This record gives sequence, C-alpha cells and structure tokens, in this order.
Amino acid sequence: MGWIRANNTASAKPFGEPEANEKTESDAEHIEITEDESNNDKAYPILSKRVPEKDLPTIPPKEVKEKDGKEGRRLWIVIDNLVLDCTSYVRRHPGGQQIIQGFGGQDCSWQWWTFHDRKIWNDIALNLRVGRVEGIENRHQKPKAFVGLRGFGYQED
Ligand code: HEM
Repeated sequence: MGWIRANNTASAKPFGEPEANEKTESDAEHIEITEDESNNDKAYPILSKRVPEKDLPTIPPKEVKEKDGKEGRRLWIVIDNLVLDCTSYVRRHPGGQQIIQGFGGQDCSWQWWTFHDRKIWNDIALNLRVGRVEGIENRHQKPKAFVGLRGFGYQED
C-alpha cells in the first residue's frame, strides 16, 4: 500500500497543528489517497490521525447531512460522532461502494462496528476524519443481541 498524501496543510492550520497533514510512516501503511483523488474539501479537509479528537472542528449537523456523495457533493459518514470523508475511499472499499453511499451524510456507527474491527478503525478510518458532530441519528435501530433460545421454544428443565 502507499501513502496518505494530503496537500492541504495550509487549510488545516486553523485547527492548531500546522504539520497535521504531513504524511508519516504510520499513516502511510494502509491507505493511499493520491493528490488528485484527495481533492480535499477546503472547509473541512481530512486531518491526520495525529490530530487529537478534541482538536477536530465541530461541524453543524445540517452540513453533515448535506454531504451525501450525490451530484458531486462529498461523501461523509458518521461513526461515534466522528465525521469521516469517504469521497475517495469509497472506490476502494472492499465491501463495495454502494453500502457506504447508502449512509452518505448519516450515522452508521453500529453497522460499521458490525463489519469492522479496531484495527481497521485505527489503520484506515482514523485517516479519514474531518470533524466531529452531535445529533446525527442512525436511521436504523440496532437489532437486539441474540441472548438466548427461550424465544424459540427452548425449555429449561
Ligand atoms: C470509513 C469507512 C469504511 C472503511 C475504512 C471500511 C473498511 C473496510 C475494510 C478494510 C473491509 C475489509 C475487511 C476484511 O477484509 O476483513 C471492509 C469490508 C466491509 N465493509 Fe467497510 N469500511 C467502511 C465503511 C463501511 C460502511 C459504512 C459499511 C456499511 C455498514 C461497511 C460495510 C462493509 C462490509 C459489509 C464489508 C464486507 C465484510 C465481509 O466481507 O466480511 N463498510 N470495509
């Protein structure tokens, strides 16, 4: 795999870490965003995973909901109140493009953690953060965990 290459250092400055978007060895291992593809959003560029969560910009929910990836708009998803820009990543998603597109501008926290582990979070998702948001609801209720057989007629004796 290659580099995360972000050329938007200047636009990242307001968030307090001038070198925030410099590539590093650890960033480099698992995600490749070429100069052309990154086409970073000027208002909300993708920030390095070295930027602490508390220093991410807070994005109004209205703006997040607009980023549905349609008609040239950026494709953002929300996981655990973090906003991830999947505009470029979606094309290389091993689970297919459609599933991410279906969550554009929306929360998909529990669905995400159903299919991915902490390593994928650390290696890839953390390299896609653009900010934080409060108040974006998941449109699907999380199914209750399957806790026993009683409901299916199992009888204890
Ligand atoms: C930041 C966004 C995302 C990243 C970085 C990401 C990353 C990945 C990776 C690395 C895999 C391969 C996993 C493996 O081979 O073990 C994968 C598979 C998959 N992802 Fe994602 N994904 C993202 C978003 C989503 C979303 C929003 C969904 C929908 C809920 C989703 C659903 C899936 C599914 C269904 C698979 C296939 C799982 C399987 O074959 O067992 N992903 N994803």
